[in-house]
Amino acid sequence: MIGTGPVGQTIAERGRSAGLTVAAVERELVGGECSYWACIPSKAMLRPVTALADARRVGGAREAVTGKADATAVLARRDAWVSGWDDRGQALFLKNIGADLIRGHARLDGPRRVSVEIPGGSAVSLTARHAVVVCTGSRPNLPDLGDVRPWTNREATDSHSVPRRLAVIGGGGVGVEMATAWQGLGSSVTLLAQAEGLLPKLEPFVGEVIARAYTEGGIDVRIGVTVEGMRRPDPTGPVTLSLEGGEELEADEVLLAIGRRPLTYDIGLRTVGLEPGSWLEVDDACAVRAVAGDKWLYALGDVNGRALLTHQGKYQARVAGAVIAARAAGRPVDPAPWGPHATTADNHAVPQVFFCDPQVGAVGLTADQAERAGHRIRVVDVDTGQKVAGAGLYADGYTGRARMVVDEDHDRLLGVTMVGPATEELVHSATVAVAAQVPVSRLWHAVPCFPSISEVWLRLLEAYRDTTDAKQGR
Ligand SMILES: Cc1cc2nc3c(=O)[nH]c(=O)nc-3n(C[C@H](O)[C@H](O)[C@H](O)COP(=O)(O)OP(=O)(O)OC[C@H]3O[C@@H](n4cnc5c(N)ncnc54)[C@H](O)[C@@H]3O)c2cc1C
Ligand SMILES: NC(=O)c1ccc[n+]([C@@H]2O[C@H](COP(=O)([O-])OP(=O)(O)OC[C@H]3O[C@@H](n4cnc5c(N)ncnc54)[C@H](O)[C@@H]3O)[C@@H](O)[C@H]2O)c1
Repeated sequence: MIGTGPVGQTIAERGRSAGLTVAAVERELVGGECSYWACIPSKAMLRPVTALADARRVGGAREAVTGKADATAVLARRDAWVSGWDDRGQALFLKNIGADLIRGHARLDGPRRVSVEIPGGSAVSLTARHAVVVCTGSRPNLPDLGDVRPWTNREATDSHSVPRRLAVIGGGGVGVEMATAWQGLGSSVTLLAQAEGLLPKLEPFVGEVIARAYTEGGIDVRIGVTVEGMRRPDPTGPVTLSLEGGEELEADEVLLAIGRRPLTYDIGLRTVGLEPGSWLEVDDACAVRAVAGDKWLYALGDVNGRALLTHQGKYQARVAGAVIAARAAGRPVDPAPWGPHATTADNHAVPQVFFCDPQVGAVGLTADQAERAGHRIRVVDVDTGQKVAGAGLYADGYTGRARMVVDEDHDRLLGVTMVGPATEELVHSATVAVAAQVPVSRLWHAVPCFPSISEVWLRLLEAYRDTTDAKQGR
């Protein structure tokens, strides 16, 4: 297998547990982008910032919070979470499960073959009896900007100094999370997003709530602004952004967070008839569709473009591991949806949490996506701060909202979205409801504890019942 990020490590473990021999090739750090420049360091930076913000929202605690986050201490905590960018611990994990770690750059070299360029000039050739699994992840979408040297997710998560002024371009997950983190650490942040707003893949109210909260909290949020150019004439000086309409914006650093590209441009795809640089499209067993005949090439995690999320890639690895083990043992593969050999949740129940302030959690389809997919739906919304006692107890003046999208023909949920402080731990309840296709009538029997924020579920069900009664004239 190629790439030992969280997804590669999971498939290595699954392969070993099935008794297969596993060679794991890594060209950089075992643990991948997620461990060193994405999920882990970003959350290590965000948690102290949101903890402080939470305390400030509670009378009695607020009075005890007299200072700002200690950026040096926060970044030291972040450094500890990434083990100082030292991967020996994760390499030991591979050793302990009995996988062979080969350090070098891997490329496909025809069907079932992989050649590894070892630093120092030697090479290793590998031939897979059962499967080659590509888990090479993604890289930032980064146009050539010459001397501007913008931050990518790497600098945004490994920097040891806090820029006085940070411009963030892109209102997706990286942009909104890093805006919260760096503003909390003392930067003056300007967040520039296109007309579609913040977190545009989610329900529209999410971006509106976040934009309002950010603006009130001092982040300069500019929606519908196009950056036409950037320059940094003095390599040690600030960067100037030219905005559409002629305005200029000066910042000490600029973070470019405008999406990702698959890391497939130099992995030998041509040797198996595939296009370098393309996303590796897979079926629900995670086998690469374009490879004809025997299923021997699999692609998991970011590189297949299905859902650029660690947990979803690891899910794919658990399923593909079962598929590869079955095929290796000559057992049948069961392609039935929701069975052991199909990544059905990729299509219906992908959960995600953005750990910004306020947090966002969502699973399944938005109302718009559900309608476009042809479902007959009903949408119910709840103002969490107004309707849920537990929310008010959690934070004075709690601001948040929740939505559930109900499939009217099948009495089940297609999607749930929540925004507001502390929603990150609520998302899994929604994921269980959506993935298990729990009938709405049965959800009434899943009683949320009083007075927790979970009672938002009760309010959603009541709102659904009330609109049902109104429809039926009761
Ligand atoms: C700032 C940021 C924050 C994020 N936060 C979250 C979050 O909170 N939760 C979440 O679920 N997702 C989050 N994500 C997304 C998450 O990081 C990715 O979905 C995840 O890293 C994908 O895992 P992967 O194993 O597919 O790839 P990666 O983690 O990118 O690992 C791929 C590995 O393959 C190696 N590799 C590549 N090419 C080769 C080659 N030719 N030979 C050998 N090795 C190779 C790389 O060196 C790397 O180690 C975040 C992303 C960013 C950018
Ligand atoms: N907590 C989490 O789970 C988490 C956090 C961060 C990132 N991620 C994942 O990492 C991936 C990458 O995140 P991302 O934020 O880089 O990508 P993204 O695709 O989520 O967002 C990119 C944003 O940039 C905007 N954009 C594109 N071109 C632009 C341009 N020229 N100028 C201004 N804006 C432009 C897009 O409209 C979009 O809103 C995402 O798919 C996300 O799932 C997950």
